[in-house]
Amino acid sequence: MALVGVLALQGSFNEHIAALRRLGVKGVEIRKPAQLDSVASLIIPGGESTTMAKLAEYHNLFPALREFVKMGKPVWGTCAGLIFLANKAVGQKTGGQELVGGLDCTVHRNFFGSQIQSFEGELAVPELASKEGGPETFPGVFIRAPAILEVGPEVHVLADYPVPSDVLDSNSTIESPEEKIQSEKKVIVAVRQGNLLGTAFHPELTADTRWHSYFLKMANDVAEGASTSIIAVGVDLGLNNQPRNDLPIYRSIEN
Ligand SMILES: NC(=O)CC[C@H](N)C(=O)O
Repeated sequence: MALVGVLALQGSFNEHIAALRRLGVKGVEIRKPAQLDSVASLIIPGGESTTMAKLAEYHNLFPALREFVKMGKPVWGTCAGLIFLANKAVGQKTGGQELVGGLDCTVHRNFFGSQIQSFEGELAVPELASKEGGPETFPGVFIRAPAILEVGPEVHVLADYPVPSDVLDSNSTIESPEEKIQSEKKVIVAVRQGNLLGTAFHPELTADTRWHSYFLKMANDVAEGASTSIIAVGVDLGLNNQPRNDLPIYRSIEN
């Protein structure tokens, strides 16, 4: 059975591993380039992208991560992980940071503001609901969250979100491409481009495992081509599984 890697340098990698476990799938912690050879797909978690990039650089992970993406292996970036996957990031710290790239989009690193402007919002998720069942909305946990400002033609938008008014006000002096976004008053918060998935929020901090099962199915489709399966036989990826809350969950869908 093919394994799912979770980049474990910093941030919410344990929570992703716990979410995978609730679906009956083992997540493998990845800290070194050679470990990527043992996994068929990868989750890059949220955290702090500058710190994560420094650690990735220290461990010489960037070339191997880029190769992993280039080989067409499924990769899902959440929050800081989304920033890693983007071809371009704005609002970076002085000197910028290295990116893995591959996802044809521009992200704003802290679009929704500082840590205290973190929030929860219900997202309309038509594609997720049609593939995974369950409610038409998903509880988005946005922690000092990025947003996607522009996407290329190959990128499929899976969710957007209205820009909160305080964010609109505080961004009022910045030029394009934000200006364009302000007139639309919505930003993109979830995308898919081939085998790359990006979410600006943190699904691993909720009890709703549909983004994880969506990603596992993406990974499984690729693995099937290579005649190896990620999903354990008999494991149902639907919402019927009772979540095992073996790590604290920020917010459960039941309450
Ligand atoms: N929760 C998160 O991953 C926040 C990401 C943060 N905006 C960064 O630049 O890294």
